[in-house]
Amino acid sequence: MKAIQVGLLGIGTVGSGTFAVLQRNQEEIRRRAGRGIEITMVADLDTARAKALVGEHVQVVGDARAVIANPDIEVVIELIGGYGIARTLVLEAIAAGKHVVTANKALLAVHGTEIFQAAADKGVMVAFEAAVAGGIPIIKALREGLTANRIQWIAGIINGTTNFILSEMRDKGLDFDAALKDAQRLGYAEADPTFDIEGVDAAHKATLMSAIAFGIPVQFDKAHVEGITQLAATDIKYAEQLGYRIKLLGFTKRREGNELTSSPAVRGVELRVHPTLVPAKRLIANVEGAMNAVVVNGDAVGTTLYYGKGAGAEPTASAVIADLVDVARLATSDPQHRVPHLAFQPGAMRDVSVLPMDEIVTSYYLRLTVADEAGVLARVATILADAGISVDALLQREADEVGGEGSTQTDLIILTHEAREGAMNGALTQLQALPTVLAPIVRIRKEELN
Ligand SMILES: NC(=O)c1ccc[n+]([C@@H]2O[C@H](COP(=O)([O-])OP(=O)(O)OC[C@H]3O[C@@H](n4cnc5c(N)ncnc54)[C@H](O)[C@@H]3O)[C@@H](O)[C@H]2O)c1
Ligand SMILES: N[C@@H](CCO)C(=O)O
Ligand code: NA
Repeated sequence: MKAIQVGLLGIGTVGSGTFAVLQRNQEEIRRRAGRGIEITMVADLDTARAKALVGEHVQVVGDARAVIANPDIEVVIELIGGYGIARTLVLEAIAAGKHVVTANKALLAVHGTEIFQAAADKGVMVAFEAAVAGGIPIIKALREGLTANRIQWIAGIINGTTNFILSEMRDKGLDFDAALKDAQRLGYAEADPTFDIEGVDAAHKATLMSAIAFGIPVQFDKAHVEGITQLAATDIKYAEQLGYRIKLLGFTKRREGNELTSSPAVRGVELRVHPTLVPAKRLIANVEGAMNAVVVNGDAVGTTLYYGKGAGAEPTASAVIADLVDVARLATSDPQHRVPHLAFQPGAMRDVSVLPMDEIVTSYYLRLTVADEAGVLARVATILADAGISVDALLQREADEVGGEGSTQTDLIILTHEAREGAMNGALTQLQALPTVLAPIVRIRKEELN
């Protein structure tokens, strides 16, 4: 069978990794795919750099549309990134009848519904393994390996940059900015690194996993997004003393009524990214550096864990090329026989909404800086009890650890059992209003991940 011709849009970190791995392993890949896979045309704004990377046998152009217009190109790899020109080019490639492989989670989390619909109408594939957890085949696992299951929840360390920063800060005592610069130098960070540190990139990926796991449309606009910029070293330390690690988790969960919710009939999906306390004994709590890990809980299989490199040139290329092999194998197949883009047949998707944050149910870590005087603890306990929130553990750090000798402040660290976020918000407002609470209360959510 004739080699499949591929056009590459954007030869930066991931693009150059893809080109290199495809060249290096071409024979092995051909044996698997049943036909050769050749990048015959590359578009990049920096044509000189692109030419230096690919050599003289590959056509290099500055205009990506020239690739889409080439009738010999059957597959377009989009590795430009962002929601702007990438969206236009992907839609134009689909309209031209090309299959698309992309690592662009931002694009799919926001415009996935439009893009997958366009692809279905045209009978082409849009493959995106590289978009979630880079080289880890998590899309494959969710869409194919776990199809027997009702998936209950997914929790993932799905941003290498922030996990790298948290690890460097804890292990090497590096400051935030130095750790971020290293992550950028190593090619992990997004073009706009605020997407990493503010949790947006993880939310893009969690949105895609949520859609695939539950058969719902992508709903990035409803995701709760919190990054690591407000995280204090004090809380990392206290969490460790209580047997927990703090990780930036992407979390999504199916919810079908719960005695803690405001309505027993509540149905929906939780979709949230925030720093999270995870028991130190869980494998995922020990995922360090730029590594990613995703825990998936299915009703039949139980809890499963997927671990590996979620960023960087060749790990991400590994996923891009796996998609190319799928496309090469399936290009001539009846579109009805392919794995649906979001794992569920388009006509079988459910219009289930992402729940507002007030309705989520989780447990909490609270840190209150309080006046060191009689009765404070009792007042705090009463407010929590009145809100229906029960305390699981309590740690009090003496004044000398907080404010030095003679200090009149103390830190109260409280772990709660599960509560509805709306109830917790009400209790926090009351606690914050107490004259004996001397600083803004820190609240970090906690997941046991059983
Ligand atoms: N870097 C990673 O580890 C990683 C991992 C997973 C997914 N991703 C995703 O992969 C995509 C690419 O990321 P990257 O890190 O390789 O980015 P990058 O900035 O290194 O590369 C982008 C390339 O696109 C080129 N480009 C920009 N506009 C263009 C245009 N209009 N036409 C043609 N070329 C254009 C740039 O010149 C650059 O060479 C993004 O969607 C990113 O989110 C990256
Ligand atoms: N910026 C992303 C790249 C991989 O998607 C990360 O740090 O994980
Ligand atoms: Na992946």
